[in-house]
Amino acid sequence: MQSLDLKASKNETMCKDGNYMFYLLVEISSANINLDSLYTKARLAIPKLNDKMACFKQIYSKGPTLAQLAIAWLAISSHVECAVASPHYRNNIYVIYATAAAEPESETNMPDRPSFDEYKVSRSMFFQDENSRALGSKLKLNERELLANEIFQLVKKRDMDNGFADPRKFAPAKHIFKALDEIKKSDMFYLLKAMPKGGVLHAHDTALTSTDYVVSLTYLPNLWICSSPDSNDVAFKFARTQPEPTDGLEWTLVADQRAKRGADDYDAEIRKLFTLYTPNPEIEYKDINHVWECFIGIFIKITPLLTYVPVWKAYYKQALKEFYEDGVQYLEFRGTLPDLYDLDGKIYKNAEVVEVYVEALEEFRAENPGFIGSKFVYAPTRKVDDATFAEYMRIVVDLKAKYPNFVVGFDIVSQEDAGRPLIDFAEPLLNLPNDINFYFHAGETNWNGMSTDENLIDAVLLGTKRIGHGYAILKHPKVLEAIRKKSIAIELNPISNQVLKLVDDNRNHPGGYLFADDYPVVVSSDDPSFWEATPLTHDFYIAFLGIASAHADLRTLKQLAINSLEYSSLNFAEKRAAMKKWEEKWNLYIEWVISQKSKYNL
Ligand SMILES: O=c1[nH]cnc2c1ncn2[C@@H]1O[C@H](CO)[C@@H](O)[C@H]1O
Repeated sequence: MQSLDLKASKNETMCKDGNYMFYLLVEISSANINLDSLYTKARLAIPKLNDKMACFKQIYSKGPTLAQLAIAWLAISSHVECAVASPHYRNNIYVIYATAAAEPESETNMPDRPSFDEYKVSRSMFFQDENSRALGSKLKLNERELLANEIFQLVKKRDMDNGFADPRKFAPAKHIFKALDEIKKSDMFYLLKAMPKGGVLHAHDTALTSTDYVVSLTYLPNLWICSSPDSNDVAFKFARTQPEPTDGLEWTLVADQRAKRGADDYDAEIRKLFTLYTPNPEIEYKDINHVWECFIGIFIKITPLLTYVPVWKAYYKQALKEFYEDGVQYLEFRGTLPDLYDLDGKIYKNAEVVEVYVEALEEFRAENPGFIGSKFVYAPTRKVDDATFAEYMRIVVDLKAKYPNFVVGFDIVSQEDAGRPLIDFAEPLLNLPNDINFYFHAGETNWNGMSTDENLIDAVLLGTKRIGHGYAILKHPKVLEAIRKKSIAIELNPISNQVLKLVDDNRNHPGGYLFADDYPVVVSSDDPSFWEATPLTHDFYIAFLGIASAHADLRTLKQLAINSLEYSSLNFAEKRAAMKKWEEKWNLYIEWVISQKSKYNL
């Protein structure tokens, strides 16, 4: 005989006639029916099922196992009006639909307190239910992955327990500038760095590579520098001969300055120009507008260094290399397409700039067959007038026609609170052809009910494919509903949100809720160069230890990798090929993790 075991969750709604409609999921396992225990569990699941309820009337059953179910149901349902049992979507799971008469709410009708044993049963069912909703919970790990997962769980538990005992030791709770190295030395970072993490779907053109690489670019010949006497205003330029003075200030060769000052001192100073890193970020950056001012300042300083054609190409290839070495096989990035220049005075615009990307990408792919690829979202600044925006529209249409497989869509960037909202541009955006997708930044703000968080609503109504940041999303339940229904992924950038002063301690990041209820999300890095983080591993570390639940395991990480390809702009065939390339690396990675077992005394 088979036994019935109520593992299940219950759902309950009030019907129009005031009765309750509820359903139970019932799992049939082996061995004997234990009606007593079944009855207790049913009582727990539906406190309203008490002795005053109307009698059982009817039950329908199909097939032999459902006949068993019917017998058991008799025991429970002498208190309900009507019950129907039907097979559910999974083997051995049945749903019992039932209605029960509504009870007047009165003190005498209050259900009894459960016994401690009953309480423990409800508690375990509650946890089971909650865990089954989290990001990654639908994945079933194979035997090898389960072994690897043991190592992840062990390392994670140790870090979580240490942090719980002394929060000062918990890296994800700190400012990233105080934890960069500590994270790099950790066992979890070691495991995450080697992980094939899929793709990065949110990163900006000129904030991709390591700062070391940016400093190394200043060793190239023909680079000139012009700085104000207090050295606060600095500009770079490549030129064969000395450029004309700017505002009365002379240009000097970087090589000469370096020789005069000594390379160590000079490079340390140069480095500071290209990073927000400081040991005391709380003191250095006063508020969100101030940190943004410094942040935009880096983009302004770095642009003429990178827009020299040979550097532009080399920089992008270096970015692909650093991302690939960090376990990223695909990069979908946003860019403003600044004008490029060469030593002969030629200026390269829009499509010519894209051409340099495409050449660099082809070379990189040829050298790295395991790499999936890279695509581009044209994303100029939102701080523009209508005429400039109309020009953007013409540019993106032209780029899409010329590079249909590389240019995938459109976005607008720069500080959302300080720029124009999406609604201002809705009309021209709606006139764009359908093959230009939107990947809007929206809700990168702490405000509630202002134009910036309401960008979330416009992004959804305009048909965005993904949302950049979406930091304010929890304040918009209808946006939450829409992103699930339409599979609009939220691109989370935890470190960016901390450095740019939306959140101090990433345990408070709204992504925690999105992870807990398996919303469509990906984890990205935004501008890793400017906070001296690795291309993706640091953000994965923060997301896994600081934002996801302590219960989140390898399934969560695997789901994030899968999501990053699933929600990319790769077409159907490209996605299939991409998944294959990722899976090859994933399987090797799992074996590598298992081989590290002895390191963790397992
Ligand atoms: O987090 C961000 N939100 C909005 N805009 C950004 C963010 N990070 C970088 N940029 C913008 O991207 C441009 C370079 O592609 C920069 O000008 C910067 O304003």
